[in-house]
Amino acid sequence: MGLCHGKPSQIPEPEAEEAAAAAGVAVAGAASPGPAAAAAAAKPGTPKQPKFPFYLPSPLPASSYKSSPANSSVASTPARGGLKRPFPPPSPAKHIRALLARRHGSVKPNEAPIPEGGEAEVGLDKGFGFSKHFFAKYELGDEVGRGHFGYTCSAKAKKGDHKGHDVAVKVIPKAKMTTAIAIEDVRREVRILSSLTGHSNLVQFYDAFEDEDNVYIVMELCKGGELLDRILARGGKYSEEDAKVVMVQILSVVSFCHLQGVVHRDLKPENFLFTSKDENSALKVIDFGLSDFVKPDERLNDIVGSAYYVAPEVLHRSYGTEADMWSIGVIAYILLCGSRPFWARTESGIFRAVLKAEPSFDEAPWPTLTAEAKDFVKRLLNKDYRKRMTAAQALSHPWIRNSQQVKIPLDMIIYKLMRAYISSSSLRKSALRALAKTLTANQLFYLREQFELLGPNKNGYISLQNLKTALVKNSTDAMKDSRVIDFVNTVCTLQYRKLDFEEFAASAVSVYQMEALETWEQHARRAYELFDKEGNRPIVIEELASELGLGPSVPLHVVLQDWIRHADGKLSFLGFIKLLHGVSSRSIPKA
Ligand SMILES: Nc1ncnc2c1ncn2[C@@H]1O[C@H](COP(=O)(O)OP(=O)(O)OP(=O)(O)O)[C@@H](O)[C@H]1O
Ligand SMILES: [Ca+2]
Ligand SMILES: [Ca+2]
Repeated sequence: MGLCHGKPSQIPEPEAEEAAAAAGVAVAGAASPGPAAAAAAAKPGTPKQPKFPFYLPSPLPASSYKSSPANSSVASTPARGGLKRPFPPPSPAKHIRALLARRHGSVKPNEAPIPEGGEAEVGLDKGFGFSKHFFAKYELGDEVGRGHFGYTCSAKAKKGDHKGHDVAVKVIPKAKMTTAIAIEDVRREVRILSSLTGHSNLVQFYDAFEDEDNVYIVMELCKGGELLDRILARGGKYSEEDAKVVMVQILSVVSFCHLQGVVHRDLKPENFLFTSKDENSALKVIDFGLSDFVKPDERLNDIVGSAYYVAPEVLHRSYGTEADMWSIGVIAYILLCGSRPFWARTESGIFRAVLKAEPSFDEAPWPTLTAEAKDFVKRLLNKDYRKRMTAAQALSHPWIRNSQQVKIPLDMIIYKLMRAYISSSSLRKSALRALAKTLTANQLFYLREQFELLGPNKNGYISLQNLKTALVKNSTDAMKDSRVIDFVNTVCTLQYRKLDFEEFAASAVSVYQMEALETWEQHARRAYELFDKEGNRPIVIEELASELGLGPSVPLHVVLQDWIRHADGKLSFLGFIKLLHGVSSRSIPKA
C-alpha cells in the first residue's frame, strides 16, 4: 500500500496561542464547571492544535487577529468581562482529552504517538470478523484525508458491484486500538455506518475488511472536500441563503439518525463532505467513530466529541440526541458569522464558555442578519437541552421553511411528549389543552406536519397504533440496535382513546420549548385564562402533591400555598405553570 500512507498534514498552532494557553483564559463570571467537566479539564495547557492548509498563518499576537479580514466579524464570548478578544477563524477541532484518555488508556496530547504493543494491549481481541481480502478487491490510491483515528485513501474496485469505480477507504490502524474501548468504538462505527442506509446526505457504506495491521472501511468517495474547507475558502462567512442550503442537509440527515436512535456525537464542519467540487454539490455526513445508539428515554454519560462543538449536558455527563443539535447550533453560528460561539485558548476555557457564557449576537455581522436567523441559532444554542429545537423542529423553523423546500421528518420528541401526556392526570391534560390553544401559526405548522406523518384516518383521528406504523415505515437496521421500537411499543400498549388534532397538539406541545420563547409569558397568561374558564376547579392538596410527585416528607401546606388561590381553592397562575410541567420537571434538575 505504498501510495496511501500517513503524510504530516497537521502543523502546530501559532506560538501565541500556546503562550496564552499557559497563562489561562479568563471567562467572565465563569463558575466552576460540573465535576465531570472539571475532571476533563484538569490538566493545564492545550495540546497543539492542528493547522488547516486554509488557515491564515498568523505569527502575530492574538490582538492582531482583529485586522484579519477573516476575523473582522468575530464575536467574543470571553470578552463579556470587558476585554475584547476577537476569535481566530475556525480551524480543525480537537477531540476532548478525556475521550482520548479513555480510548488510549492515558492522557496524551492529541498528536502524541500511540504506543504500539505494550501492557494495555495484552489480551485484547482485535479480530472483527470482517473479510481479510481487501487487497484482492481494491487497489489503494492516494490519501484524501486524515483524522485522529485513521486516514482515508481513494481506491479502485477490481471486482464486485463497484468494479472500475473509485471508492473511499478509511484505514484504521490496529496499533491505535490500544484499549478494549477503542476496539469497541471501531466495531460500533462499522455497525452504525452499515446499518444506517437510504439517506441522501449520509455517506454510503459499501464494505468492511481487516488484516493484521488495519481495519478498512470502504465507502462512497466524496470528491468535494470538507465543509470546513469551504467555510475557510469563503473567508469564514456564508450568506443566509447559502447557510440555509447547508443547514437543511445537515438537519435532514441528523433528524434521520435521531429517529433511528443514533446520536452522532461528533458533528463539526470537518465531518461533512461535499460529493463534488460543484458549488451546489450535496453534503454528506461522515465519521460515525464516536456515534452511539440511544433509546428515546435513555441518557448517555461518557464525555465524547470535539471541544468547540460539545454540548453543556455532555460535560455534565447526562445527554441524548439533543447534544447533536447543540453542535449544529455551533455550526450554524460559524456559517453565519465566521467565528466560533464558544472559544478559548485552552480546553478548560472552552468548557467554561460552553457551560456559562452566552454567545455574542451583538457584533458584526449579526446586527445585519435577519431576526429569524438569530432566533434559529439561539434556539439551538440553548444551554437547557429540554428547550432546544429538535432537528425536525429546526427544519420547520421559519428561517428555513420560508425559503427552502423541505420535507419535515417524523420526530421522536412527539412520542416522548405523548407518552408523558397520556400518563398525566386529567387536570394536567386540560392545562396542556389550554396551552395548545395559544399556539401560533408557526408552531401549529410543525404539529400539523407531525400529525399528518402519523397517518390520521379520514375522520381526522389517530390511535396510538399509528405511532408504531409511522415509525416502522421509516425504520432501518439501526433501529434494531437502538431499540427505539421497544420504546415505541411501551407507548403503543398504553390504553388511550383516539386523538383528534386538537388533543394531539395538547399532547405533543413541549412546555420547556415554549418557555424558551420570548412570548412565553403571553402564552402562559392566556392559557391560564382559558384554563380558569374551562378546566380550573378546587384542588385537594394531596391530589396536587401526587400530581407533582411530592413525597410525604414535603410540608405540603407550606410548599403548595402559593400554588392554590386562597379565595376559591383553585389553582393559582404559579400552580398552573407547575402543573404544566408535571412530575418530570421535579426529577430533572434545572440546567
Ligand atoms: N468517504 C470519504 N470520501 C472522501 N474523503 C473522506 C471520506 N471519509 C473520510 N474522508 C476524509 O478523511 C478524513 C478523516 O476521516 P474521518 O473523519 O472518518 O477520520 P477520523 O480519524 O475518525 O477523524 P477524527 O479525528 O475527526 O475523529 C475526513 O475528514 C475527510 O477529509
Ligand atoms: Ca473526522
Ligand atoms: Ca472520528
